[in-house]
Amino acid sequence: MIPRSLLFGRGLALSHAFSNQNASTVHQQLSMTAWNLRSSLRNIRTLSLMSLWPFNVKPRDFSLPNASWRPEMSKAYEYYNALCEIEGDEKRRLWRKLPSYNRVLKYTTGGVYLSKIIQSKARLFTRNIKEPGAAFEYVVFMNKQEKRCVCVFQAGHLLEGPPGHVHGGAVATMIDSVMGTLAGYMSGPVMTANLNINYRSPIPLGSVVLLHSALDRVEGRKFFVTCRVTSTDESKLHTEATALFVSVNVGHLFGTRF
Ligand SMILES: CCCCCCCC/C=C\CCCCCCCC(=O)SCCNC(=O)CCNC(=O)[C@H](O)C(C)(C)COP(=O)(O)OP(=O)(O)OC[C@H]1O[C@@H](n2cnc3c(N)ncnc32)[C@H](O)[C@@H]1OP(=O)(O)O
Repeated sequence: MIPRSLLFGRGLALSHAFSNQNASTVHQQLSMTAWNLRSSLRNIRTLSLMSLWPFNVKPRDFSLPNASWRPEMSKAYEYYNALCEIEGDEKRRLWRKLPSYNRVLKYTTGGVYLSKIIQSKARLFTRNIKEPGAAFEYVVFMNKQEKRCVCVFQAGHLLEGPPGHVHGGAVATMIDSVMGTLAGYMSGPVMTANLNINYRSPIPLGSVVLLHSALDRVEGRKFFVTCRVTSTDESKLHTEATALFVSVNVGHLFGTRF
């Protein structure tokens, strides 16, 4: 059993910040929460170096092949995965398959544990449906040197908008997520400030498409990103988007600044 005081430094436990309180108490608690989060992360980082620390467990990667994947999805996965496995120096490898967790928190050190104590029922929008293949099946391959990534996306039956086709909001969700992943990978935590989408041709429900995202330019904290959604053979353009992501510190996410 890890002593509570060790995890939370001093003062309030993180989970207290999410109970119902009046406004001034909430503000006070959020400030304490940010301080405590920083302090907890420091403690967890120190503790994770100890061999007996039980919270180093790797979270589940939701972007590994499963039985719901259509042959087209598997083929595109295998194509990009092969690029990741090109022999040679790890640092010179252009492509990398990113793991995909059901909470962004899980990318941080001790994230599996943090995920249990911070809004434990919260789940990443795109990873919150249990039945494989029913909604968002996707995997992201990152090319850091070329500042771009490709996502292979299979749109399940729960994503219907117009009959037989994918809902525009589901397409926007994937575009935002993939562009956000790219900007976040290049810079650390970001939030979407602006997102523009042109829907050129509808995406059939159940089909597999590619999202090609690229970092266009960086101006201070501002990351300008583009995205194109195409058929897997790239002959058909489904959607085009541009977005602005602004880098933020962890305090921004908790309503206060460090
Ligand atoms: C080994 C693996 C590693 C993997 C790593 C990757 C992990 C990925 C994992 C999982 C993927 C999941 C990815 C999900 C992604 C989804 C992202 C979302 O959906 S975020 C939710 C929706 N967005 C909001 O709710 C924001 C709400 N807005 C705000 O919070 C603020 O307005 C914010 C942060 C955007 C900016 O606020 P300020 O106070 O920090 O900064 P100010 O000064 O206002 O703006 C900074 C600059 O940006 C411009 N700016 C701000 N908003 C703009 C706008 N809408 N249009 C144009 N310019 C704007 C400003 O003019 C300013 O520019 P000047 O520095 O003066 O040049």
